Amino acid sequence: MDSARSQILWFLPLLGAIGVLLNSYRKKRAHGLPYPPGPGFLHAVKGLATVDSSAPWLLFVEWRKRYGPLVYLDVAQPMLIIHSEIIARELLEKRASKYSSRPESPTFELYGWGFTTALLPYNDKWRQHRRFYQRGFRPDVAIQWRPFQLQKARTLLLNLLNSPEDHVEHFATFTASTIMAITYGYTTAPHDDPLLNIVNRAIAIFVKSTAILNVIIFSTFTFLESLPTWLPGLGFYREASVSRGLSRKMLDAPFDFVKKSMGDGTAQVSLVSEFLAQNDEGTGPLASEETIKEVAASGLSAGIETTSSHVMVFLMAIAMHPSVQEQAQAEIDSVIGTGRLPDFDDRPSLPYIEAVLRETLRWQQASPFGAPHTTTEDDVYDGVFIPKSMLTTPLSWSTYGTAIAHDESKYPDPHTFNPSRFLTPEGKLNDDDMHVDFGFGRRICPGRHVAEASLWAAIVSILAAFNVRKAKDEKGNDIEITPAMTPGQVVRPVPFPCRIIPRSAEKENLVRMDD
Ligand code: HEM
Repeated sequence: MDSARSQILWFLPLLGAIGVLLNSYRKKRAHGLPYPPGPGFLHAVKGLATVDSSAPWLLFVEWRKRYGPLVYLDVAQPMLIIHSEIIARELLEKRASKYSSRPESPTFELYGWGFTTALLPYNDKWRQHRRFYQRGFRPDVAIQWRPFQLQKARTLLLNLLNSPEDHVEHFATFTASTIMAITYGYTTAPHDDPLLNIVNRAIAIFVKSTAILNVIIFSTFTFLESLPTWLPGLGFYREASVSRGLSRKMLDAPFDFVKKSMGDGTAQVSLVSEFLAQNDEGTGPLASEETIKEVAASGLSAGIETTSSHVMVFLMAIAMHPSVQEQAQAEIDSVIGTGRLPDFDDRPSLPYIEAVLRETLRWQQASPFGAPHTTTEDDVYDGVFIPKSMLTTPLSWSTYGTAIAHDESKYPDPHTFNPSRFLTPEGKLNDDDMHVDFGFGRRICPGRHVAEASLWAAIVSILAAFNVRKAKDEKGNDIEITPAMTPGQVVRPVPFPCRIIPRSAEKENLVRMDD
């Protein structure tokens, strides 16, 4: 983000000239209809150049207050920020045939990530990827991954019992080991796993390279690519070469593990082993090995950070709200008793736990900017002109309660963690399943059923076995937690101190017995 900012500052005068030219060109193309309201070019560039990188969405929220729920931003690559669920559904879902592509930034190829589903334009390759997810992750098929999810959740409990202070690492291990098991049938080592190290390093560079400002800047000012790398601000090319090597390894190494284990008869059932078997038997859609590698690595990279971020959000929420914890534990104890740990068969009988899961998805998002879609045709909405190739992004989070998941009219007192907002007065779940957290229309997250099940397994297991409390200072007073998220495109809670204590000796035994 900082390097993106230094680049934009350096090129500011040039951008000004280009922007003025492009603006006047576009105005002539608007067929007499106005563009949606928004800041002018120079105002927008100045805003982006000086944005608070720890909370860049605050700038968009400021613009929303001034311009309304659809904000048009014209920094050469036109962008529409959607602050309303109704408008997001109208455009991204009902008019999905026009709004389902992605920005085609040279940054992605440059960093070796051009293969990944989330960044593919709306084309045949993307459709092929989505068919594979449909085969592996649709609700009736995703059930087969539950034993992995439950097993990893139980390992998480044991890790929390043994070293509660390392909970951030344990949550990362939980999500990564679950997805590695589902995708490749691979069991990760407790520490320093060689395959996971490759994946984590590749993702870390990728997340940095696709920060929203980088995407806007490099997809707009493509000439930046052809400038010499010794110019100030262009050192990112060296990083790009490292990234390309890592992403290639991420595609090949876990896939080779599956092929080898299939060859010697030790393979576990997994997404990749099933796709390869279907290829051999001719029972599934035939795909090249490269496509299977791409689908597998795309799911992995999209699912690890987002899921573990939400487990951290859950922990932060219950550490701050003991009454939520008590109500959730009372439900678990009354439904399943205290002599065993919960499993997926209990899920339909635990509505309050389901409400805690939904509130966790709503309260703080892993991806407050959502993921940008681009238009493939001109469109007109509510009297304004929306041109082809416009970047549209549904903003899901804001401090002022104006964005989608914090819309005060739908979620009163939106910054309070209150699972009961998802329950009817009779204690039944209402029909708001918080799927907005997983995006919209044809690009909606294909891993959402897997993600929800992993989160459910972690949440219910932690609540059944542990009390989570605020940490104490040296005088024995509670250390208050102020919710804060890290900067970036995929965000997570800033680490906070807390205590994770077994609820009883009986619970501790249950966790150890499961080992
Ligand atoms: C709590 C966890 C997760 C959250 C909050 C989340 C959220 C999202 C969001 C917001 C999008 C963009 C949707 C759009 O463009 O409208 C997305 C896309 C995607 N997600 Fe997830 N996700 C999660 C977990 C997962 C998991 C576990 C997987 C796979 C195992 C996965 C795979 C993907 C893929 C492949 C895409 C790209 C879809 C496309 O562009 O067509 N995600 N996710």
